[in-house]
Amino acid sequence: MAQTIAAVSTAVAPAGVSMIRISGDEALEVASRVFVPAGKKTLFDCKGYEALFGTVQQDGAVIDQAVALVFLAPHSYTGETVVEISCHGGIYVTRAVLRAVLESGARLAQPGEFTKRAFLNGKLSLTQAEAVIDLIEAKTRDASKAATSQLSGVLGKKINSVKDQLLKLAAHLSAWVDYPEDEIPEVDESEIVETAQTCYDEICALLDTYDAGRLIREGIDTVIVGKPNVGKSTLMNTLARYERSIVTDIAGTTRDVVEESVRLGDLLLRLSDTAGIRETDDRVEQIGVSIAKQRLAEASLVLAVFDGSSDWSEEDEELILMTADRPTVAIVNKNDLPSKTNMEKIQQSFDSIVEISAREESAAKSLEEAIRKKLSMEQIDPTAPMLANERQRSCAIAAKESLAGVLAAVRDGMTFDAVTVLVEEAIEAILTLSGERVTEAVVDQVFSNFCVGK
Ligand SMILES: Nc1nc2c(c(=O)[nH]1)N(C=O)[C@@H](CNc1ccc(C(=O)N[C@@H](CCC(=O)O)C(=O)O)cc1)CN2
Ligand SMILES: Nc1nc2c(ncn2[C@@H]2O[C@H](COP(=O)(O)OP(=O)(O)OP(=O)(O)O)[C@@H](O)[C@H]2O)c(=O)[nH]1
Ligand SMILES: [Mg+2]
Repeated sequence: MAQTIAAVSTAVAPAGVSMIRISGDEALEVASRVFVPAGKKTLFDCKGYEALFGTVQQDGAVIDQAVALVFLAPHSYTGETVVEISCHGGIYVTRAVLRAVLESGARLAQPGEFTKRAFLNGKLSLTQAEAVIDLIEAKTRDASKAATSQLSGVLGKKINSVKDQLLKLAAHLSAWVDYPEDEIPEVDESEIVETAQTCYDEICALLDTYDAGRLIREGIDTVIVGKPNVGKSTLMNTLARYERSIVTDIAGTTRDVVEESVRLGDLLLRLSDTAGIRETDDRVEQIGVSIAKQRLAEASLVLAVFDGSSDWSEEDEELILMTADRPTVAIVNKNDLPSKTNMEKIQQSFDSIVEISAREESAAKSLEEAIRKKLSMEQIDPTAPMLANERQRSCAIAAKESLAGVLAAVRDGMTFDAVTVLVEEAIEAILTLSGERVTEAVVDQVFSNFCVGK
């Protein structure tokens, strides 16, 4: 019998209402020890999804007015009997209600334990549970769309279709290998190759979604680079909507990397403002410049800033060389001043150019469009099946490798015995991906990423 657990399931912060969730076989008993209904009806009299008004009391003293909502097993989020007590949203009141519940026989839930029980009770698949984490953490519309789609099971369906094809093939293979004298139609090579190739292609397509998914979920790792004084920090501040970086007219103002997550429309950028790149004798600045170069080499997106109002320089020339093989949007800044820079040179060197004044808010809009185009964001469909994390990705890679092995084995004329082993290996990887065959350690790992109360 699973112990009855409880936790605050809303954010603990001053708010209108907070909710304490109690789940387990004894949820009604535990809740009834602290919740006193205003009318005659008790929690035990409630049908599922029925709520009662009353007070939360401890040792005869009223802590708060509250609403208790009853879910009867198996019809709840966790699949167990659940009582949700909604109280006033003060931090003190919420904690006091939780304490009363814990003193009445429930144990404090571990992070993710409600969702873990939902998984163990078959309410959610592992990939759906992982989608719940992503949904909670989603900061943009696309990130939340992507998580909602995975929660509705689009990834699970895709995985199942691959699994079913492989199971069918494996069954046919092993029947034929085990009972060669029976009337089982011979497995022909083209059937193996066809199935393995289709599954291989589908897994590859899924793996290709991983980077797009990361851009949506985690935001785009973006570095602002350029020679000193072009307005990098000014751009950072405009995008962050506050004075994040120090701005002066002295070249060499920024030395350390200044980081901030900013939302540009529906894009999430993890921005790094860096030291202006130039030759310098200042040791501190030298370090800043070398970190800027390193960030430039690693970032998913480079914003290369030029000062449109100053003469073309050696450093601008170098920036073109440094960004040549990087995904770059060129920014010609200070377009409120007369243009002096070498626009032709910039146009020859970059396929994505925006002219802005970093001091003006309108800069954000033009930049958003350019970035969307540069990273082909329009082509990302957040509702398509997508791999959502490293765990899923490494399972998909294992499946892909086994399938490549199947194809190679057939090509090299190996026995069907050997091929069968490889097909089964691929199935194993797929079952691990879907969560149908995972170790307890993996399950614990997945759910430990959750917050308390989920
Ligand atoms: N008050 C409240 N709101 C919430 C949640 C919650 O736990 N409590 N959820 C927490 O994330 C989400 C909703 N998740 C839920 C998932 C399943 C069931 C449920 O009762 N399932 C039944 C009935 C299904 C049906 O009728 O189709 C079942 O699975 O048998 C309830 C909430 C968002 N809103
Ligand atoms: N007229 C005008 N001035 C700007 C614009 N953007 C920045 N500036 C000015 O240019 C100077 C340098 O701006 P910063 O943002 O500090 O430049 P930076 O590229 O971060 O410089 P370093 O940190 O030294 O590398 C400041 O005086 C800004 O006010 C702009 O769009 N128009
Ligand atoms: Mg700066």
